[in-house]
Amino acid sequence: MQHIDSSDELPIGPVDGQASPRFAGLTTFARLPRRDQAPRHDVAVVGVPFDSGVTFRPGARFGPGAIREASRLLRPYNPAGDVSPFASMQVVDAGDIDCTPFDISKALEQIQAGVGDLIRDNRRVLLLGGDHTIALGALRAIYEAHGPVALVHFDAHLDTWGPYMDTPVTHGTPFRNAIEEGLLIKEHSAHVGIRGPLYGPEDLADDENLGFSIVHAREFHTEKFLDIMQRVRRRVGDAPVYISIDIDVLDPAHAPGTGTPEAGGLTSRELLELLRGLKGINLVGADVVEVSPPYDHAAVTSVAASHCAYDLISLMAHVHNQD
Ligand SMILES: N=C(N)NCCCC(=O)O
Ligand SMILES: [Zn+2]
Ligand SMILES: [Zn+2]
Repeated sequence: MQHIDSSDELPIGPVDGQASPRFAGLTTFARLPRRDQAPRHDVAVVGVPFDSGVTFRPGARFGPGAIREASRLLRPYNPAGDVSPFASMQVVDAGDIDCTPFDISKALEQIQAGVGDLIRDNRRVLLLGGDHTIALGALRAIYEAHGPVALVHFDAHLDTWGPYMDTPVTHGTPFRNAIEEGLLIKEHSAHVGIRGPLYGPEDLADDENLGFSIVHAREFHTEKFLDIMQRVRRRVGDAPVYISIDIDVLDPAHAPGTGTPEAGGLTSRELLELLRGLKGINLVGADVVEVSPPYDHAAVTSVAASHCAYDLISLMAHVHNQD
């Protein structure tokens, strides 16, 4: 049982695993308090169980539940960044945003409104997807609060394609939509981990014309890891940043439970280290998307996603502690 004293100034942390076994109790992200159990929040983790934008395998609507379940094992201290992310700021689980599975535009409005509510007064948000379409709803809300932001987009896919079967917004289009709507600072935005077959060479040319830079997955073989890390860090500079992690940036060996898997991807160690290399950036929001539990095995993918989420919150703690 969580004992909550609203007069307490200190953040309410996760349920203590010494007092209540980590596999017991109702599931919130990292066993954190629900939003209604804390007097305030600095960071809200929120599920977005939407997967009506997928072009191949479905199932990401079950992602938030699986990531929360995997996150029970997270411990309070992150040695990689020497930070206890739940100790210096109030992190809460805000539950799921109710969004219709039957209408993509309407779902995006619901996501934008839900995220907008959570980030009022400079609060930060972490979305658990859901397919990649949801990033557009989040970016619309982030734009309302901060103006255009830098995007660091980890993905096998560009997600800057045009309409699919005359539908302009799907999980293959969110960052084209975001650029066209003026939500991103192009010169500070990058894709990382891109690989796999495309529809044609024009996909890359179109992406470049939209203004993105790319770290291709194969460069992890030919370039020094630290150089790649610095390249990404330099690209974002001092801009407010949104990080979007499509779990399919990982090799299918590290993330089998996803809808559009591509061979030749990053290891989970590489991805986590890249995140840690961004320590100090002004991270205003983030998402982890495309976890599809029906295709997962032994929670491999949801464990990886829960650790990405934990390192994203750790990045938020670094900047929160400087504020
Ligand atoms: N955002 C993700 N995961 N996938 C987009 C793939 C779109 C396509 O295969 O055309
Ligand atoms: Zn992808
Ligand atoms: Zn994607």
